[in-house]
Amino acid sequence: MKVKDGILTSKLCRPTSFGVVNNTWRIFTYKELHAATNGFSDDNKLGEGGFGSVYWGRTSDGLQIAVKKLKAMNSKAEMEFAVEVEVLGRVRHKNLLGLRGYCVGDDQRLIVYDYMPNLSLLSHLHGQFAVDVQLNWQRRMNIAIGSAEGILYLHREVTPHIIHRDIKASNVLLNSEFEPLVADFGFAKLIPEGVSHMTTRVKGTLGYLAPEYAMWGKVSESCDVYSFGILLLELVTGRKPIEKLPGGLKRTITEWAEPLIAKGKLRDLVDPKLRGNFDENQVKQAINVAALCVQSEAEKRPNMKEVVNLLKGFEYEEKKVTVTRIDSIKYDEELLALDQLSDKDHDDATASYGVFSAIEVQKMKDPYKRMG
Ligand SMILES: Nc1ncnc2c1ncn2[C@@H]1O[C@H](COP(=O)(O)OP(=O)(O)OP(=O)(O)O)[C@@H](O)[C@H]1O
Repeated sequence: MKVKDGILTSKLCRPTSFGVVNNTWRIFTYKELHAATNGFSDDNKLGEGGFGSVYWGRTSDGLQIAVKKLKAMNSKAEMEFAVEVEVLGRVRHKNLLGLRGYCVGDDQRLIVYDYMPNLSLLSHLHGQFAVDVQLNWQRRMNIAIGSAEGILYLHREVTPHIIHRDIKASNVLLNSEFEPLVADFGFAKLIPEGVSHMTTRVKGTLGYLAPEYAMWGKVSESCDVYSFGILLLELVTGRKPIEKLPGGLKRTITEWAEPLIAKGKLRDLVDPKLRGNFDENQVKQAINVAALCVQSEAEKRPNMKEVVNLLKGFEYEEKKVTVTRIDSIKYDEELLALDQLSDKDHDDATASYGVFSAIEVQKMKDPYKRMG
């Protein structure tokens, strides 16, 4: 795609069979967006990212929009704009934030999206809405499953496949029903058919980067799986991917979680803001999935299809509620007993522990050793 004489030229941006979201995107004029956002006033500012600011606005026909205004045009910003519009033109999924329109002026590039009234997941976990605790356990798991489905669509259902490369809490937006929509495709990478991985310059956000990508720029679908694993840990624990400790030290969420997971202290892992209101079996499953996703060795991580299936196992668990309740009493007793054990004994005890199936234990023991 090229930006030529102020006109964006791309076959893919026409309404093709891929379907530009709802087929209702259009080109906006700068004047229109200026008016809709009250002159890009600071009062309308929703947030700021690496490439520019996002403003709330209302069009003359009453539609609430979010306008991303790229700051100073340079080749990087131009590339981000081109990639984002190109990718948005290909995707259509209930859990992906599609394109409402764009504007290309002489020295302005703006992208228009639907406004998401509950803003980003980041604002609910660590930002201005964190104290309200609107994200109960059910919503958190719904956000995890929806986001995973959006990523799975990118990996499997679009041709060529798309790797998002910047899965993180600020890029998961929430609509009025708290349904998640994965956003921000500026770093996305299109993967030609038959190619399993590529080597590129590293883009993304610290704390969410898969080791092979951060160190060697090796990008594959598995990098999104890793970032999703971090996001899942964040959803369960309410902690940031990297936290600052006194004395300037930093600790990653995996460093913090690993010993608790290894000792089976699942209750200690869950966000205290939930005040104990969560389903233990779902927590166990979510932590299990997260631990699989954040394994250092990319080949050992599940793909997004497996992640979605594992997370959806929740619904199945719910149907067995009477059985699992009995199990969870046993589970508490086991946890207490496990607390008393040495690390070596703990491993043996976990292997014979009744709540987890042998396969689960097998899956779970391996990632614990390699996490972080
Ligand atoms: N469609 C939208 N509806 C509501 N709020 C939005 C929308 N799009 C973006 N925002 C808000 O604007 C903020 C900035 O978004 P942006 O994508 O520019 O940056 P970021 O994801 O925070 O950072 P980065 O540049 O590192 O990706 C988001 O965190 C979100 O709170």
